[in-house]
Amino acid sequence: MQELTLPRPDDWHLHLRDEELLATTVPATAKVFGRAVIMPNLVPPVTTVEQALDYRQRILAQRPADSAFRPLMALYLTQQTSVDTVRAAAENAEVIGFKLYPSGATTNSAAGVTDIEALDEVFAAMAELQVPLLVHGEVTAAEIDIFDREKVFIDTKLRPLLARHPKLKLVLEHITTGDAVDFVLEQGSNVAATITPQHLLMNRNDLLVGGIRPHNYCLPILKRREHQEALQRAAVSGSPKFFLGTDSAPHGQSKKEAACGCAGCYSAPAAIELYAEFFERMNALDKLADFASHFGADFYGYERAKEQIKLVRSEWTVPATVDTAIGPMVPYWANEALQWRFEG
Ligand SMILES: NC(=O)N[C@@H](CC(=O)O)C(=O)O
Ligand SMILES: [Zn+2]
Ligand SMILES: [Zn+2]
Repeated sequence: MQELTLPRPDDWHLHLRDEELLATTVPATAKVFGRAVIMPNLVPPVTTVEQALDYRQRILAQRPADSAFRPLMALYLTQQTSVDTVRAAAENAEVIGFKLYPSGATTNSAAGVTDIEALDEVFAAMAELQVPLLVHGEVTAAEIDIFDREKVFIDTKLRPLLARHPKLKLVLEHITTGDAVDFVLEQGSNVAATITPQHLLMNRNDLLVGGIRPHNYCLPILKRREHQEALQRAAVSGSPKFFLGTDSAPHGQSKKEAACGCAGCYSAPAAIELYAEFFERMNALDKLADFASHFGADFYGYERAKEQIKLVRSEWTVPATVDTAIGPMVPYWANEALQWRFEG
């Protein structure tokens, strides 16, 4: 196969950041993707519908003239989020749902949730109004090993949450373990997961063998090979519970290549090509359209894309850096080859 067409894909987990960086990040995603869920972990976080609509305008201001890219705004859940805010979110078509960050779990999560159980009224309203809850699924307790934090979160937080609110529409974001795959498969059709390119293409050896590779460092951290293989099987399985969410998360080069480097892989410059690379390696290119373009829209209740995009088989190398208004950034997969190239 030399050409691959698929319905215009959507990115169900994306960080664009704010201000001058939007001039780089918005066109990079809008070029390829039709819609994206915009993560609210700005400083300060996007906690209200009004803030989300302002942020949405700043994003749209950077959208290329010929693009119909639609940002779908997620609100940042805090300990103070009210049922009224859930109702306001339910009524606004540009707001897709709430993002739960356990406080301290990841980049800009300080304002996140410290006591999940105390928010039960809010989760009840989300379940009733079918407002999705998007979850960064890791515990933060110091005594829990970083490689176990997703599994412990599932067992001690998510299972009880869904037992209390069985109708809650929930997406476990950027899953990294076989435990997460099993959990999602055990639940009803109201529970799904996104999978990033780095968790499909890499395992923790790619982070740590032969030297520390800060550009492969993201949270939840890459896991052992067996977990990578479980994610790989899930992504190509044809199950509608698993769909594309890049978690593209730009940080300046100097913030990544540092004594205490930031977590996040900036994958947007090669996102669809990275997924195509993975599906081809799995001999499953025929499953890419469902994963990238159908299952997420179906889960969230949006129309499937009508337009097509085209990829051509033509090897290229991801650039070493991308220049931005806040300095150079090293994209994920920098200096490495990819077999498919986005053509339009
Ligand atoms: N994934 C990451 O490692 N980082 C994300 C936050 C997140 O999605 O957890 C970021 O905002 O940089
Ligand atoms: Zn996260
Ligand atoms: Zn993220």
